[in-house]
Amino acid sequence: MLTLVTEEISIMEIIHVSAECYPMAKAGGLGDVVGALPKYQNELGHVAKVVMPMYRTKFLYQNEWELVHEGGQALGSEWFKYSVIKEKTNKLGFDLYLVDINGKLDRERIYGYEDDTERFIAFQLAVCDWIGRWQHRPDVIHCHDHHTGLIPFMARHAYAFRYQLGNVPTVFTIHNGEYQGQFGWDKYYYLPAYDTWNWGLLDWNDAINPMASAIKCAWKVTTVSPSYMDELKHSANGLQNLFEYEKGKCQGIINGIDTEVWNPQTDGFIAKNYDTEAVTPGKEKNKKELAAQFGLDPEKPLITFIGRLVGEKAADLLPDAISQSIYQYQGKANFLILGSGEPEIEHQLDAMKNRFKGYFNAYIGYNEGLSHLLYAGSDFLLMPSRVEPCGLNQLYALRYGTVPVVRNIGGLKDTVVDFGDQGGFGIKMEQSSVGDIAYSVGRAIDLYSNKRDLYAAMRGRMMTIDHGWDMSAKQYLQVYESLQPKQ
Ligand SMILES: Nc1ncnc2c1ncn2[C@@H]1O[C@H](COP(=O)(O)OP(=O)(O)O[C@H]2O[C@H](CO)[C@@H](O)[C@H](O)[C@H]2O)[C@@H](O)[C@H]1O
Repeated sequence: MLTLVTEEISIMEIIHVSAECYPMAKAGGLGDVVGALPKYQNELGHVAKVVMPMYRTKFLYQNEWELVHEGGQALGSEWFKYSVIKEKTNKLGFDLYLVDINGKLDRERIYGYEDDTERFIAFQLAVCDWIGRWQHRPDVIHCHDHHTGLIPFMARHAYAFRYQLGNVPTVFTIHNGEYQGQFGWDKYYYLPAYDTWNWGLLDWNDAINPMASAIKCAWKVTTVSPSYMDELKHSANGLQNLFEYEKGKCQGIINGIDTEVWNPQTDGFIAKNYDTEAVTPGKEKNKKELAAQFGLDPEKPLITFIGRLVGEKAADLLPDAISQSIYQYQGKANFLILGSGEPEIEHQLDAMKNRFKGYFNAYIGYNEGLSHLLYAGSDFLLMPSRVEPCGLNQLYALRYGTVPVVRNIGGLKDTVVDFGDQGGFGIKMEQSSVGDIAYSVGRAIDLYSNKRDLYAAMRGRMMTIDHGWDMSAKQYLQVYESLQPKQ
């Protein structure tokens, strides 16, 4: 055990296990969180590290690595070799370890392959084997989302790991309960041997469900906002009863944002840097840049959407809601979308580009730099999500002086106050519906065109709200501390 007891704090060693970590690999908010939280935990005096798969991304080739371990594991009847490499310079503010497994993890993309189940089981086997061979034990293994959801079970119950890892506390954080990684029992042989009477710890509805297993087996379960934690007891893609049953070990901790990466004063991706004093000219310049790139009118309010084009984000409602808003408000606002996802939604948005030339445009794809420019150059950011565990976009929007237009749900409920309420700074809608979105667009246009003073005051206020990681990083540390053996 590496725990060193100083006068004030007992230093903990935390190993985060995740499929994503910015800037090595990011598909969404999970990458942002795992790329930031460990840095802040280190700043608080602890030793936080990240281990993730070695995809073939730009970051891999642009940095220097050293080999720290080589090993092997059985995945069913297949024996695979793995190696673990570590980034040499600690440039991210934490040690980043990558697990390489030839034929499984050596791919360009993170997800979306037919053999994702096998890929991530192999990754989890390698991680357990590697950590189990350390000279000491970490104080916590912190797993993120279903790709790492079998680790709490494996650590405690697999013959191969339980003697080394059975007493190491595991924390499981749910960034998105919709995706659970379930697969059929016909693939049971990929898992390491365990006492078969424990099969129920893997099962949910006659399938092996990594997310359900993690909720059952992790020592503590967290999700990324208190409201989402409550909602999961009623709506969790089939796991509601499990959340109700396990509520005693569940806790909601709101995400923070990396204020070094997301800072309009220093952001290298945007056309002009600005602070609260220079917000109006700063945002105008960034909006002009966007308007020029996308053929829009910089005089009109710019309403944008950034994110995965999936039902959970209510992206399927965007084509109708935007068309209706353009007609209903006689083209008084411009719309811009950055996202990728379901082909049908991508296709519809693409088709709208010509129909609403000068009023609407879309960039279908993933573009990190452009997302920063959108946060900086937009006046409003739309998030009509059906489900939103925390949401980071609205927090970035606030920091860049962009008014969030959000559904009153999950983390959006916890972080945005409607401008109609005392001290408010956003626009909230109750339902994910075309009507609610169009109505909220109307409120946004009215605020922008007729309530300029209020709009300016809101902007100043929201940019100074502290959504940094300090508070939340401390809450996670309290969780870990509560799991340590009593001295
Ligand atoms: N096409 C694109 N181009 C560039 N950047 C893009 C992009 N599409 C998305 N992004 C970026 O990806 C991130 C999305 O983060 P969110 O937290 O809003 O959603 P996500 O659903 O991925 O995360 C899940 O996990 C996070 C983290 O816990 C929770 O906040 C959230 O509610 C939950 O659904 C932001 O940084 C955004 O800018």
